[in-house]
Amino acid sequence: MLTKKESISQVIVTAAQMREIEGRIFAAGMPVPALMEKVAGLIASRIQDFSSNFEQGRQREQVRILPPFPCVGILVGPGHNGGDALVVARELHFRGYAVWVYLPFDKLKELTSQHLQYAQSIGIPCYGEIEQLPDCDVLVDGLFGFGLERTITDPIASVINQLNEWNKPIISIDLPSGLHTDTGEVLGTAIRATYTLCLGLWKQGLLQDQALDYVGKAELIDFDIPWADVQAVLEDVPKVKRITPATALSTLPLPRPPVTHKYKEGHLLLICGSRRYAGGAILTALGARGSGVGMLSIAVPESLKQLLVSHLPEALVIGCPETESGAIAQLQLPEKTELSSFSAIACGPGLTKDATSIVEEVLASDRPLVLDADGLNILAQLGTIPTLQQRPAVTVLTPHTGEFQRLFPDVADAKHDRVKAVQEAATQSGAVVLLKGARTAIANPQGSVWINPESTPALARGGSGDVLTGLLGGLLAQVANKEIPVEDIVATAAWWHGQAGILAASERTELGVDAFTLSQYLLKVIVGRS
Ligand SMILES: NC(=O)C1=CN([C@@H]2O[C@H](COP(=O)(O)OP(=O)(O)OC[C@H]3O[C@@H](n4cnc5c(N)ncnc54)[C@H](O)[C@@H]3O)[C@@H](O)[C@H]2O)[C@H](O)CC1
Ligand SMILES: [K+]
Repeated sequence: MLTKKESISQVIVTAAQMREIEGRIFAAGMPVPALMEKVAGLIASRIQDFSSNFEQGRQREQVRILPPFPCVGILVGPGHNGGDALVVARELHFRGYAVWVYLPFDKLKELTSQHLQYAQSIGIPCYGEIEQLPDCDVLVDGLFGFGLERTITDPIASVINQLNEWNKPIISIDLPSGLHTDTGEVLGTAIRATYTLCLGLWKQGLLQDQALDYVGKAELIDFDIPWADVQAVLEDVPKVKRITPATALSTLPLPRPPVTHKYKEGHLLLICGSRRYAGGAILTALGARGSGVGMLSIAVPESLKQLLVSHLPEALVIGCPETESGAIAQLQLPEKTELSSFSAIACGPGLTKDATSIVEEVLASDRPLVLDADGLNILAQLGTIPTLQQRPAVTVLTPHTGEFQRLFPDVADAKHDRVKAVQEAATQSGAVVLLKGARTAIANPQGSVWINPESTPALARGGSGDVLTGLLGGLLAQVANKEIPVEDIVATAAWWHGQAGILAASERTELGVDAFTLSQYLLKVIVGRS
């Protein structure tokens, strides 16, 4: 059972859903000004933490140092994001900070206007021109929150660009002003935040790849939204959720039952590699080894067999007849073994496009199937995505953006809104689709989505996807007979892979995470945590 805090940290909402949830709180009797006061008080306290934590953080994260009582410039917009910012200004003022307000709008919402009046009455200086703002140590961005609906134009657009050029730490309230709350698109221009303090529930746009250059380090400010209101609003819609350590760890096949045997702990068949791409087969197999799968069989072209055996002595390596180009020509399984003997199949890395008949064969099998890399390219070429619906077992597709576009040319541009794109692809194909990226997104055919909220650019490296395919195949094989939704297992694999990259990068820098090293960090992620 997840605690309420954990459940809240999983939820991802759109602007419309947040407004509806907020509406229920107000309708139940919470006064709007009281909620703003509560939320902004929490933001002010967090900013106060930062002025000491920035210093500690310097060795750890190389963040810019702030003095204990920094001079704070507060950017105030016309709506309630601006209202929050004015309450923050007032609170910091009373806590001894030097505070200046920049407010470039004449027309303000009523509550925001009242807070402005009071801020001025207690002597907080307010300016309408950015040039009037004194040299501050940090800026707090309360220009726009989830109410931004249209493109930002001049003069505000130029001001935002100018503020970004100042290169000062910026703390954005709720989301960096200028980002679309749902898609994370930049509407004209946007604040490049150092920190984003997201209010109440995670906004979907903050977890979209295109927003990441603007979001900085993001954290949730929990202001005690009643769980019943969240459930009431999200009940009937496909859920978009953040993968958290608690959910990922809870789906791991641990602890094992005391009495078991290797086949009970999953038998994975990997089909991968070619003479040209031998390394891909090794890396996929190392990913599978990292999953802890009970039994691993690896089908490769005959000429790769000895290589694979020397790297993975525990695996059963099946050497298959090969084409002239060195691709697998035919799956030659050991006697009395059929594809249906395996708990799951993972197929694709390093195959080359000459292995078309192999992909057709595994698609025709009745086993849970992961298709990646050339497996996906062949599937796109075959044009048989519609037949995935008829497979008696689950199919998991793991494309990066390029493969995604080849597979699903009719689906709305994956660069514009990755969440919507992955949802459409899964619904259209009947497969579970994992769209790789900085924020990998996984959808099931019913439209539910998991997003992996943490990753590292260290993983942008040849072979790291192969490790994921093996890991995922191994997990799938282990839970094949358990009642765990497949998309949950796929999410766990994405999280585990991402965490291994983060851990490896923290010890070896982002340049030190080659795919082999990555596979060696998988175990370290879960030791002591599960
Ligand atoms: N979620 C909650 O429960 C709470 C949210 N709070 C804060 O309120 C904002 C949302 O406030 P809202 O007033 O609805 O919207 P904004 O502040 O984002 O701004 C809307 C404001 O801006 C005008 N506008 C929109 N687009 C543009 C544009 N391109 N150029 C100029 N002006 C534009 C629009 O007309 C409106 O007037 C949320 O993010 C939180 O920060 C509460 O304080 C606490 C509870
Ligand atoms: K903001």
